[in-house]
Amino acid sequence: MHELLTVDEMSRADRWAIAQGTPGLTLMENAGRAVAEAVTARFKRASVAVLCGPGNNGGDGFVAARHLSEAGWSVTLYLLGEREKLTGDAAEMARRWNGAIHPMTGDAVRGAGLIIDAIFGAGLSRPVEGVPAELIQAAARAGTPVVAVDMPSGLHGDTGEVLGAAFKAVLTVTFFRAKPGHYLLGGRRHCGELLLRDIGIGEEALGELLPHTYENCPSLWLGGFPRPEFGDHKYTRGHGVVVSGGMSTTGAARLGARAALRAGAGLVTLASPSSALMVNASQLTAVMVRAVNTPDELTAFLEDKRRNAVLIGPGAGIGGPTREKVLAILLSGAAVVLDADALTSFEEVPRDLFVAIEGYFAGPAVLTPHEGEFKRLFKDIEGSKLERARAAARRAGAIVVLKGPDTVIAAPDGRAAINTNASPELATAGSGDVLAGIITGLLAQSMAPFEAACAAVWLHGEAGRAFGPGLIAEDLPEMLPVVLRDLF
Ligand SMILES: NC(=O)C1=CN([C@@H]2O[C@H](COP(=O)(O)OP(=O)(O)OC[C@H]3O[C@@H](n4cnc5c(N)ncnc54)[C@H](O)[C@@H]3O)[C@@H](O)[C@H]2O)[C@@H](O)CC1
Ligand SMILES: [K+]
Repeated sequence: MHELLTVDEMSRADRWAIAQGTPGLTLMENAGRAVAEAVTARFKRASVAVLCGPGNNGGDGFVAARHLSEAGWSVTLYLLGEREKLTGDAAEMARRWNGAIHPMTGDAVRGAGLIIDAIFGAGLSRPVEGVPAELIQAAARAGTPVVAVDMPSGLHGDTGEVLGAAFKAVLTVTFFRAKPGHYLLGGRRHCGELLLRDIGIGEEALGELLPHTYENCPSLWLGGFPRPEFGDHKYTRGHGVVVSGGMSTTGAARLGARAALRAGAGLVTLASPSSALMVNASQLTAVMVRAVNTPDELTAFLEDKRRNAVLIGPGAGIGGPTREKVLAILLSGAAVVLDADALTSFEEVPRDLFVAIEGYFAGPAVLTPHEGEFKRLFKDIEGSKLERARAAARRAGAIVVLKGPDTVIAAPDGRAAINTNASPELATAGSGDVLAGIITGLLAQSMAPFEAACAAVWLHGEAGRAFGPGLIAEDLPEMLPVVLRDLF
């Protein structure tokens, strides 16, 4: 499992390892050596400027400097602040460094072929300014490659937010587990390649910390991923329903329906207004189409409990009729995916939606807003993308998929995953409709909703990557067989 640790959890993991008998000095030695090894493995020998801060991140820097120097590299070390103020393990590692310790000034990186950034890591507590900020600018201007120890200085480990200024690293070496800030968008832009290195903290530390943030990887959900078994028939694989918009806005629902079928639902029916029946029918083959006009007709249609997962929103239209259909679906007990117009329709009355989701008869609900839709529904929720998705999931009592290049999937119980495999090609019209359809297809197969949402986001990302340039939304469902074949 790819757990992500907050800054606080990571420092508890360090303390746990120390309490279990691994000295802090050993952890620091391992961390610094891992950085030096990563550098020698990836870069041609160059003159290195090692920038050390006043805390333990700087301590790692002293160790890396020693190992690089022993390997024959030309190393110049700069310290922010006074050597006498170093304490604990960092002070000891400074004693073990035989070279000179230069005061860190604005021209510390001039002429360097490579920079090791060990100024601030997990202990960053305020915006970066003064000499470190000047060096961040100087490195960017000169285009000198930067290797960051743990986090690029200036980046917050929990939020991926840049405080003041931050190095743009080509490589970041972090320890034990990655942090949310490495993967949230701001952070990802600054980390470059991310290397995870073991420094001697036992996996059992996780049993103490019980982290609940993850990188979205198959290990998180593969165990619950539905696979057809011998003896299955189409009804045992679930029946997805996608609510179509009117005559001129039917394409989005068809994309969702196709994706739900490709994701493995046994049957998928498009619930279409009569006026759009011909348009839909003429373009569908494996997906079925039925005339369903009003909220009451939708209720009647969903009385057949085999129709167990419903998608509404793509092309649905904004307003009262869509709201009423959403409420009808929630009363039916089917699992529901609410996307696009189904979310915006509740802009003025979000409480009505959340109350209905919490309703006695309601099945699991997955909300798939992009940033704009999110703001309409959760106006007052602020913080990092991770914090916002989590808060929204708790408020709505639903799985929230907050979409973007760093899509976050959050559950009301606090679990959250950050997705890391999205390709920029996914930013294309209809891509979100396909994602909502994949979730629907997995829910129809009774996959648990958090896992279904995570799996769908990952499959969607892989499908985009597998297709590559020139991608349009129609290609995504057709890539699913390739992606699924690789997965199994
Ligand atoms: N035992 C441990 O805790 C281990 C820690 N390790 C390293 O230690 C790091 C965390 O060490 P620390 O908790 O000492 O924190 P840092 O070394 O990241 O930074 C803390 C120091 O920086 C100062 N500071 C923070 N933000 C500042 C700003 N914007 N401007 C000026 N000064 C600022 C603080 O006052 C403090 O002196 C990790 O990132 C990792 O690199 C590793 O050595 C592994 C073992
Ligand atoms: K750093």
